[in-house]
Amino acid sequence: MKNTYGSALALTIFGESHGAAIGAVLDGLAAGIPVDEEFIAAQMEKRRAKKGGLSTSRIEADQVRFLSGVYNGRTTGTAITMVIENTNTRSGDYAKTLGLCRPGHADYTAHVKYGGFEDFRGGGHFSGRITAALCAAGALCQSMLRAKGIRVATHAARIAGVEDEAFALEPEALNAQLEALDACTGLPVLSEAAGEAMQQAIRAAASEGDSVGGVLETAVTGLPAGAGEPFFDSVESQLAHLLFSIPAVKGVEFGAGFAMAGLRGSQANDPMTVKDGRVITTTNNNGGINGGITNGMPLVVRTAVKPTPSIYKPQQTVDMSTLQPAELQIQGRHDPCIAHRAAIVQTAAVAFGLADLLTQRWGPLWQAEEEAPWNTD
Ligand SMILES: Cc1cc2nc3c(=O)[nH]c(=O)nc-3n(C[C@H](O)[C@H](O)[C@H](O)COP(=O)(O)O)c2cc1C
Ligand SMILES: C=C(O[C@@H]1CC(C(=O)O)=C[C@@H](OP(=O)(O)O)[C@H]1O)C(=O)O
Repeated sequence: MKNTYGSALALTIFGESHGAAIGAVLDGLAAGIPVDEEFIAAQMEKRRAKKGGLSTSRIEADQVRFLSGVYNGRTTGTAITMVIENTNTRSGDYAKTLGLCRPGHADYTAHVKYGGFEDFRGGGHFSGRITAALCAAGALCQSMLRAKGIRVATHAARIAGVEDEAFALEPEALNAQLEALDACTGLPVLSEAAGEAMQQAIRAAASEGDSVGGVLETAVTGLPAGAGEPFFDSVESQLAHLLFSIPAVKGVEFGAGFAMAGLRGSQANDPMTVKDGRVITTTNNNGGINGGITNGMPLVVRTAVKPTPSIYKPQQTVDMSTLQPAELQIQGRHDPCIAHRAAIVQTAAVAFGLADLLTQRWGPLWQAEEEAPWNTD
């Protein structure tokens, strides 16, 4: 029983894939923050399934309805409830394979934990569908951060072995890349050629009844130095907690991440210098974080997203009604790749996590103020 996360802010996620609706309750935002519904809708559109063979054929409108906490286009300071209806469910697909656990999905573990009372239709509460709610809440946080000069965006750094162009080290060039990703309505990549090759690889796997995975990389610019708490609420702890909550994320690394283990200190340390009166580093192997606290350099975090578990090749499983090995042939509608759809979910998770940390550090008033306190103190 744990569907709420956050310290200064609290985000609750609710709903099941085939229930009436899914949604989020976001609490702890100050009064008076502009709620840009157009921006939120644009972020929802990035995750939404579309025709074309790159996503599930369960097409939903994914329209966000605000039930509370917003009046005349601004936050009221009370809990914000956002609801997204489920309108295109096809539960019969799941009735056909009832009791047959999908390998790699949460069917078995949900059954063990909830003793058969879980809503198994469409993966229930374990469905990637629930990430639409996270997207809505994260988009609200993202627009709040943007108003303070903090930009967050994610690209598919790799899908099915195809690599995208790398993020730039130089902040201005990186900012331009983040802006391009924000405006991007197709596959979230920096290189068009890489995007084409990724699409081909996704379709090739799908045509064989299979799926592919990828690596998602997020960068954040404009973050002040000094956000993050020591030890348990370090920036890495907070963001890893949120990123591992996204279904199908199996790895998280910051900056040079696992590659740091193979470097010498002389290669891994980021040399420090001063530019325009500000301490900066000339490399960013630490991904903008030292001692769990932001150092003012761009924050860089990557996740490993596994290939979609529901594939159309016959698979070996267990029939929970007989407790005998059985063969599973999945019938429903599934994503041949999760990574490209989850990119905006990752942006949302990071935006919420940072909004929470900044509120812990500077109190809630920065959210609605014109001038951010970190620019004036
Ligand atoms: C945006 C998104 C879409 C997803 N689509 C599917 C899907 O179509 N079919 C599927 O089996 N899993 C899909 N998943 C992944 C499962 O929800 C996930 O693998 C499952 O809940 C088990 O969790 P775990 O992989 O973290 O262990 C999706 C995940 C996300 C984030
Ligand atoms: C509905 C979405 O994706 C779903 C994620 C999902 C899963 O197991 O995660 C399984 C499928 O659900 P269903 O069998 O009901 O079609 C996907 O379509 C969505 O992302 O909006």
